[in-house]
Parts: sequence; C-alpha cells; structure tokens
Amino acid sequence: MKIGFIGVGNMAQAMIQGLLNAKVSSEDIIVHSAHATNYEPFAKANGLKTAQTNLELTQMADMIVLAVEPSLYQQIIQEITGALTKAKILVSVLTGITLGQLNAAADMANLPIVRLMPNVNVKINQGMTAIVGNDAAQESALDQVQTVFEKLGSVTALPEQHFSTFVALAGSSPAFIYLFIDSLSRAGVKYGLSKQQATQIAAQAVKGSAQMVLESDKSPFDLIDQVSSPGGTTVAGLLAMEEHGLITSVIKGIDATIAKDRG
Ligand SMILES: NC(=O)C1=CN([C@@H]2O[C@H](COP(=O)(O)OP(=O)(O)OC[C@H]3O[C@@H](n4cnc5c(N)ncnc54)[C@H](OP(=O)(O)O)[C@@H]3O)[C@@H](O)[C@H]2O)C=CC1
Ligand SMILES: O=C(O)[C@@H]1CCC=N1
Repeated sequence: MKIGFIGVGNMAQAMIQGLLNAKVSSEDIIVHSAHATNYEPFAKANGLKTAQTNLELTQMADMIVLAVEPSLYQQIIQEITGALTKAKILVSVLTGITLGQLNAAADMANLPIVRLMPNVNVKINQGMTAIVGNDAAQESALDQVQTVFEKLGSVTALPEQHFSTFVALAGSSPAFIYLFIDSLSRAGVKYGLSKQQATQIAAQAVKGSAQMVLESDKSPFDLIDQVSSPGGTTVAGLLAMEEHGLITSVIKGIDATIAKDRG
C-alpha cells in the first residue's frame, strides 16, 4: 500500500518516522507540501518519494493522509477530488473538521473517508490514536487504516461526538505532560540538580507511573494512596499542590482545549 502525506509538518513527520521505525518501506511513502524547500530535505534524508502537487500525490497513493492546517481542508479537497476513487482512502488528522464537513467538501459521501486523531508519540510508536469512518469506509477502509496505525501505538474506535474530548486527552496532552515534566524538573533545579539529570528523573517517574496505571487494576486515586505514607512527604506535597488548584487547573486546560476544537 502506498501512503501519501499532504502536509509534511510536525504531525506528518512524526507519523512517517513511526512507519519507518515499523519497517514500512520508504518507497511506499509519498510526500508533498506547500514548499519544496521544506519537504524535499526530509524526503531525501529518509528516502521517501515526492509528488509535485497534491493532485499528483493523490494519483500515486492508495491512502492519502491530510496533515495540513485545518482551515485548508476545503481548498485541498477541491484540488484532489478528481483523483479520489472508491479504491483510495482519504484519511484526515485535522482537528475540528468532521466527517460531515469532509464529505460535503466535494460531495464525497460515497468515497471512503477515515477521521483519525493521533498524537505526536506515534513518532516513537507509542501513540494514542482515535479512529472513525464514514459509511463508505465501514467495509474495509477502516480496517486497513487501523492496521497501519496500530504499527504506531494504540488505536481506539471512538464515536465522532467524542473527538474533541479525545483531542484534549490525547492529541494535545503530550504538551501538557511535557509541561508537568518540565515543572518537576525545574523544581529539581531549584534544589540543586542539573536540568538534564532532573528532567531524566522526572520523565522516568512519569513513564513508570503511566505504565503502572495501565497495568494496574486500581484507579489512579487508589494508587495515590499506596504512595502516601501516613504523616509522610507525599501527602504533604499533594495537599500543597491542591491548595494551588492542580486538579482545577488541569480541568480548565482541558475545557479550553475542547472549546477551541469545537470552534
Ligand atoms: N502536531 C500535533 O501534535 C498534532 C497535529 N494534528 C493535526 O495535524 C495537522 C498538521 O499539524 P502540524 O503538523 O502540527 O502543523 P505544521 O504547521 O507543522 O504543518 C503543516 C503542513 O501543512 C503544509 N501545507 C500548508 N499549505 C499546504 C498546501 N496548500 N498543500 C500542501 N501542504 C500544505 C505545510 O507545508 P510547508 O511546510 O511546505 O509550508 C506543512 O508541512 C493539523 O490539522 C493538526 O490539527 C493532529 C494531532 C496532533
Ligand atoms: O495544537 C493543535 O492544534 C494540534 C492538534 C492536537 C495537537 N496539536
């Protein structure tokens, strides 16, 4: 299967790196974006094929991944619609653009369209991706896209009405989690650790804690109790964080992310 990427920015590069890690042949990946000076060096460094236009890329690929700024979706679909067929799959990773809007952009309701929300961790094959398809995608397109993206981490089927929530909890959340790691690390620097060592310590603690939540049958709150020794350091830290509104801050951040996605 030839996979084409329209847009070769941060997200497309993360997906492509994950595919290459998973031993997808670079010969099967085609890229095009607005500026050749931006995508050609990346294509050359990774042995990818290039197309001269979005339309040519659509002609060359079996699966066409739209990875541009969301506001460009109508313009790009108008450019490529002539080359879309029932045998090809249009995949959108655009935030805030629904299957209904994609269908309507070029009267494509009878063509397979799959909406995905990956996160940047697909770059190291540890992504979290949501998937939903239009009616025409149900027969086999959805399975084909899911098979490709399972190479990049976890994939979960999700009703489209929950995509905005998913954007906040998984699409944008790597940035929130990096901020938490950096905050821990800065605190370490405050107390005399080097930034590098503090970041490594904080990141490993976050990684291990996430793995514990995934592997445990307990809720995160039960796990908190296991760390909090009576009269100990952890409960002192937790209470001080909550005095400054950690849970409220996180939920307010998620509210703002969802509101932005919903437009
Ligand atoms: N970053 C992330 O973690 C995530 C992003 N997304 C979604 O992915 C999409 C891309 O985001 P991101 O990669 O961060 O954005 P970037 O700004 O990094 O990349 C945008 C890309 O779009 C290209 N582009 C602009 N105009 C055109 C055009 N007319 N034809 C073809 N390509 C064009 C740009 O090309 P050039 O460089 O040549 O100008 C660039 O390669 C967005 O819709 C976003 O919502 C979804 C989940 C996570
Ligand atoms: O910030 C953004 O809009 C994109 C979507 C999810 C992650 N990055």
